[in-house]
Amino acid sequence: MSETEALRDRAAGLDKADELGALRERFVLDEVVYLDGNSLGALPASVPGRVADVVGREWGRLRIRSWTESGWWTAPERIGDRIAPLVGAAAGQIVVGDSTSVNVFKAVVGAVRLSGGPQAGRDEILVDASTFPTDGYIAESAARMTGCTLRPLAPADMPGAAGPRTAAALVNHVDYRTGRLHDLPGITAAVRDAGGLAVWDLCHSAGALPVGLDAHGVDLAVGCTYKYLNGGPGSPAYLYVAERHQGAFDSPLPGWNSHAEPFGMRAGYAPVDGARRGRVGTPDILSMLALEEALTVWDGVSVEAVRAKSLALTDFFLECVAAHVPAGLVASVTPAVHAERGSQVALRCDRADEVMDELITRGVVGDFRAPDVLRFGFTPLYVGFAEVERAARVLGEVVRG
Ligand SMILES: Cc1ncc(COP(=O)(O)O)c(C=O)c1O
Ligand SMILES: Nc1c(O)cccc1C(=O)C[C@H](N)C(=O)O
Repeated sequence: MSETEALRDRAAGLDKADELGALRERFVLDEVVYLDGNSLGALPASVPGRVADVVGREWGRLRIRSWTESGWWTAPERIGDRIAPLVGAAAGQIVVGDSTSVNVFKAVVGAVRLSGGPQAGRDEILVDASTFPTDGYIAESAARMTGCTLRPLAPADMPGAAGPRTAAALVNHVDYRTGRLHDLPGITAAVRDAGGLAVWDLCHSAGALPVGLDAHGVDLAVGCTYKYLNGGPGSPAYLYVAERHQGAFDSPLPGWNSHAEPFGMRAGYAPVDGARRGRVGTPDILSMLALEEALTVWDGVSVEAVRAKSLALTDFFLECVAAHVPAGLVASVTPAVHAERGSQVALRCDRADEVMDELITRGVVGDFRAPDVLRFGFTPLYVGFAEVERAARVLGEVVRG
């Protein structure tokens, strides 16, 4: 049996034994190998019907009554509670709405205020030096607005750097480019021991691996819902404020939706208690309810099983790449160690942009990240092992030219 046949055989066996394999039916997919769910998750099959109902009946016929009768007004916290178990949070701490960027702003400014800020000698915000750009841009602006300075650092250096001047640390749980999983428990504990607050961006981990927000004492967190949570293009993000901070959380965007009595229409602001304090203005109902429906694909699914399959998929991909791609043509920048790997594999490659274009033409969809990275995301809810083998085989054909 050739090496390729042996890998195909292994893939077939792994697919057969896959306890999550049947979940693929819950999505709209085709023969394309879709390895870009870490940028835009696939469409859950029940979403179009739900969106049609929201538009046709709730908006079309019930109109304004839907704010109460269809549960529109309470959707941000209701859907937050639906996301909570996926990131290890008890109910009442997550609110859905706005973009990740806006929630990074709320979380970082909120964290500096909770720390006491420059008046208490806490005038530094640590930021992950390889952060997704929007987090860095927003943190820089938040630092200027709060009288802090921004200190970019490798996440691994944060525990040693956190000290009496640390107001907050903003860290990506999984690096968007390399797929490296950072040490959330260790960094959170070190920042908190130093008296600062740990703010995590979960965009590339929520829905792919256990996060354990409550168990690890995270202070604040944000994340998007259009990747592994499959909420759809531009679906609203979320904000986690640990219960112990909610009473003192002072949002820098105190819109009327976070007022204790929003329909009192008062001139003075009085914040509501709980997760709702993270709300700003009118929620984006169509996207939000599409997300709520998308989250039903998680019914009966454990995040631990998802993590186990994710590691098996990425391990198998690396093995297939080693077999199918001639040595030296690609190099993985994703950690080999499981404890340091998210749910993607990033391969450095010459002319990576052209290689990715050709892969897409041949039915294998990943993405290119400048300057030289081929990125492949593995969503355990719908990616199978035979697809992984095919992706690596096609990659080998493309890079051989
Ligand atoms: C780590 C991370 N943070 C933030 C964002 C984006 O933020 P927004 O949802 O505001 O576009 C992304 C992806 O787009 C991301 O990967
Ligand atoms: N949010 C995106 C968008 O609006 C357009 C294209 C891509 C995205 C992404 O999510 C990119 C993604 N966060 C990344 O890790 O590169």
